[in-house]
Amino acid sequence: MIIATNVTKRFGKLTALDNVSVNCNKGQCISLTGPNGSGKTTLIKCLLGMVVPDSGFITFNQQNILHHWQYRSRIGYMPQIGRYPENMTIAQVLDMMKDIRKNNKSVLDEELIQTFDLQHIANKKMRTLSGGTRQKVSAALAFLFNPDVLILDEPTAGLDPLSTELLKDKIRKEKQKGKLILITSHILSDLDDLVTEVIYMQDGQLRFHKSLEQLKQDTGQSQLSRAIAQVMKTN
Ligand SMILES: Nc1ncnc2c1ncn2[C@@H]1O[C@H](COP(=O)(O)OP(=O)(O)OP(=O)(O)O)[C@@H](O)[C@H]1O
Repeated sequence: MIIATNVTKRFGKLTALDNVSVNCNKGQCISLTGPNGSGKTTLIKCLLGMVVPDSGFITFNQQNILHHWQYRSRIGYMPQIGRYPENMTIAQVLDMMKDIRKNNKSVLDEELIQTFDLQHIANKKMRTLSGGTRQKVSAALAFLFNPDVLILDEPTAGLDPLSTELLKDKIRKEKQKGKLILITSHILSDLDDLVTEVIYMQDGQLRFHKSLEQLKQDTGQSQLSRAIAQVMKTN
């Protein structure tokens, strides 16, 4: 579905992505993990077309994404920090996004708006929201247009335990529909019962892409967080 081939991205002298190749397919829920500064967000931004690689290429359903922006409407993106017009209310932000995407024929998925009860605070201005509520708006927007692919950057950061479980239930449901889900998170305990695959990055390089089961076998650990901690210790 999304294939990156030999992607390299430099920022000045720093090589943020060093010849990275990954293959992500329908129905997978992938944890993109690695130490701070290892290139995870840069890779996500390349997949979204927000950062253009210096070399290598990325395809979405066999089509090179360069200069073909249509594929973006098939991806729901939840950024690490959602930035919105601060004087707008939640309702206005949701309406604005629906208006921008009105040519998108997909049926709206407003489940998370209801699950997080955003209707009751729809008249609150974005600048007045708590960090967790802002996360809920970002999550609701990522799922709103019923995309085939969800890219979620630290989705549970700032969410209370109940909201975390509700978001995980929603992710699980969409995965079961055959969607591709890519999650970067340092809160790996949140992902244990969710992910099927793990991509591990270090120093801009892809160190491995394997199934969660394989990773557990290789490390002798039964939890994702412990398995990754072990990988980080030995690298
Ligand atoms: N626009 C930019 N200009 C210069 N350097 C950048 C830019 N974006 C990222 N970098 C650098 O590229 C490297 C990889 O950054 P990236 O944000 O992809 O890491 P990450 O794995 O997502 O980190 P974290 O876990 O802390 O979120 C870092 O050294 C970062 O400082």
